[in-house]
Amino acid sequence: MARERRSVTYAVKEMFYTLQGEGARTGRPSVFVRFAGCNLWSGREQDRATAVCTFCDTDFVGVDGDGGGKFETAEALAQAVAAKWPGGPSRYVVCTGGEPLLQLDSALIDALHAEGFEIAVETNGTIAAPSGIDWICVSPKADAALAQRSGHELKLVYPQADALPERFADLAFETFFLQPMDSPSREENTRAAIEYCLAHPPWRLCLQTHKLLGLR
Ligand SMILES: C[S@@+](CC[C@H](N)C(=O)[O-])C[C@H]1O[C@@H](n2cnc3c(N)ncnc32)[C@H](O)[C@@H]1O
Ligand SMILES: Nc1nc2[nH]cc(C(=O)O)c2c(=O)[nH]1
Ligand code: SF4
Ligand SMILES: [Mg+2]
Repeated sequence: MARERRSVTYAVKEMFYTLQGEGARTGRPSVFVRFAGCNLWSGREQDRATAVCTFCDTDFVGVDGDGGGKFETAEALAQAVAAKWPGGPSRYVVCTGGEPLLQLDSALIDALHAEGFEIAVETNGTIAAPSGIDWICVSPKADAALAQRSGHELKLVYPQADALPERFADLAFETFFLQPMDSPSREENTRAAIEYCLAHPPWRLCLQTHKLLGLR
């Protein structure tokens, strides 16, 4: 008897085409896939204060966003990503969330590559990345152990009381960014990040340019 294939359902909050707003690849045309769910916060406001990650700027609950839904196969999700691309080369997909590494598996990596996409991930670093991802951005959270300790860019939201940049400076990343925490104190946080970078190269400032420009 043929072995039954495990059915994987990918839960996607939303999917959209825009410019990467953050990090070393700022400005790059990208399809964003925002996976539903995170291991560091339920996404419910009433749980925020007691969550491991308390400053999240994103709604990742459910699959009801623009372009969101449940996808029964990796191929179906990869086709939906491809349908967002305007045509032409340099196909690029950014998997984010929520926490994308709860769902991004080798079947989906293969299916996205088969559609011609270079694959980036925005992760909190608590889950080791599967092989085959082309661009890894880790954004560590103060109270969460770091499993993914290498990659292309490390992007620390700043300031976090128990996550001083020094704690991460020796990890194996190509570029180290401080991203000012978006909150009512964003301006103050930005000034503090500038001061830190000026005093501690190689740390660099990373702004959330999509917010400044009114992009998604
Ligand atoms: C919403 S998270 C999703 C990916 C993953 N869960 C993570 O935390 O990296 C995307 C990026 O936004 C950053 N971020 C979340 N809330 C933020 C805030 N209030 N200010 C600045 N950056 C924030 C995260 O640190 C991460 O780099
Ligand atoms: N334009 C744009 N750039 C981004 N870079 C990282 C994002 C994220 O939420 O992971 C994001 C996002 O939501 N929009
Ligand atoms: S780990 Fe990422 S998605 Fe999860 S709550 Fe924190 S910033 Fe939001
Ligand atoms: Mg965002």
